[in-house]
Amino acid sequence: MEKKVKLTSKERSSSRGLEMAVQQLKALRLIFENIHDGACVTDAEGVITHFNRPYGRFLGVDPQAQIGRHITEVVENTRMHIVARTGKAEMNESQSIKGQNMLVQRIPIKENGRVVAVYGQVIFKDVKDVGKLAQKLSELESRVRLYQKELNSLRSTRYTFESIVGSSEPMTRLKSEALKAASTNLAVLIAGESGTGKELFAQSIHNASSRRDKPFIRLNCAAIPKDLLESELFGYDKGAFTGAKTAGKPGKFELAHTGSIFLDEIGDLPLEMQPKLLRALEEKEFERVGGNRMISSDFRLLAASNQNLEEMVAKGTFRSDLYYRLNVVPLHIPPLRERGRDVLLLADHILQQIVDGTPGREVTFTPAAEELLVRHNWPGNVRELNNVIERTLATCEGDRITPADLPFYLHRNQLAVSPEQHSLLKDVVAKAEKSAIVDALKIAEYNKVKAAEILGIHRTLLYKKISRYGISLIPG
Ligand SMILES: Nc1ncnc2c1ncn2[C@@H]1O[C@H](COP(=O)(O)OP(=O)(O)OP(=O)(O)O)[C@@H](O)[C@H]1O
Repeated sequence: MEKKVKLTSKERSSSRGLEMAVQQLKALRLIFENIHDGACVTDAEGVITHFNRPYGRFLGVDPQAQIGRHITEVVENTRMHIVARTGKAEMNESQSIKGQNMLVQRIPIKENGRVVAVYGQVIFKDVKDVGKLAQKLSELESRVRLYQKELNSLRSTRYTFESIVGSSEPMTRLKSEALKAASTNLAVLIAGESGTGKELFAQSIHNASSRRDKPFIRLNCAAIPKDLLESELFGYDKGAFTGAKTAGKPGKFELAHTGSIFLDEIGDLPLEMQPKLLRALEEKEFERVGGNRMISSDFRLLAASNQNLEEMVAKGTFRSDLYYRLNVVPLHIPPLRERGRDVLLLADHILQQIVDGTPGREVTFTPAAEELLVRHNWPGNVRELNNVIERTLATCEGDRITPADLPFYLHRNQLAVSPEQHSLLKDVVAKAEKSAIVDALKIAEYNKVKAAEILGIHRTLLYKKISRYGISLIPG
């Protein structure tokens, strides 16, 4: 029979102490093995005394087999043995191990002021996270690139020189001048009546230039309220004014960086804005509204106007210095009535565009209808022609468009002047224009937005013309 050993109280307490020490040692070992990071301990000479499994896994070595080896034989670029000598901890240092930059801590363990061991920890987790972050970042970067590309294509343009229909002499000459301008970085000023294709030319120049893959930013100076124009052009910083978005907003010049900016209806730019614009054009630098840093932007300037800027300069309503800055390459787009049979080319082109997609439908104009189109004075130019054909097709059932299918006002507003009567041209045009506006207003039941649509002109231009001709808005 086994005899029970009776322990004295002193023996009992030291056995409990031993048990606790064993438990603590076990816990320490578990912690050491289970921390995610690589950890090792060396003695004061740099000889490995502990080496955990994660570190072994990372280095591809058996952790137990490393014990007893010098740290320099196991870990490249190590400084554990140096820390053992200096006694100075090295925290959050970077160390290249297996081609990766790891974050390491080297902590000297001292007893009575003497280094007895060095604890080293290599942080993989963070490095892994950094790796993941780097991967995420590059994914995000490629997504940003994609969005940027899509944004550019949305912002940018549909038209190229191939889209410009016209083989009349003035149009052929103009296209070749514009093509030449596209190969330079010079400012272009496109003049022409409303609807003549100024934006079409601006887009085509951009698309034929070396900036074609970059943004094409458009701003209609007439469509933006005066007090918002500056922030539209130059952007604003947070808190610039009540209602400003907290984050601020880039302006058109900033968005046009590396691309082109198209300032449409530049003649409507308020006089007080003109020096600011001139400065931005000269210096290619500006400040956002409410901002305090200069922003530089590499943009190419394209501007357009349906007003006679030279006359405006003479009257003092447009600054001459700005005019010369804009007018480096002047392009003048002739009105449709001066393009002869281009009207028919355009009419056919528009017709095909609309009919295209309606299987089996082939529509043509009768010679009499063609004659009417050629003889009309087209105050709204190509945009008006577009609208006329759209409206005609919507109501015409057959495949032949006859004069009867064309809007009534086309029969009345015919340009009956010979080249010799050139001095009278202005008057005739004005008369015809006024009458076309009156007719359009009647058709639109005095709705100005609709009337502008019928005429193919912007409503701001219609308002101006209504007031210029003193047209009554009361049905008579
Ligand atoms: N030569 C052309 N060939 C084909 N389409 C044209 C031509 N000229 C103009 N257009 C078309 O006519 C419409 C008006 O052109 P655009 O907007 O470029 O004129 P605009 O002179 O800029 O007008 P606005 O002065 O009112 O701003 C557009 O739909 C454009 O595609």
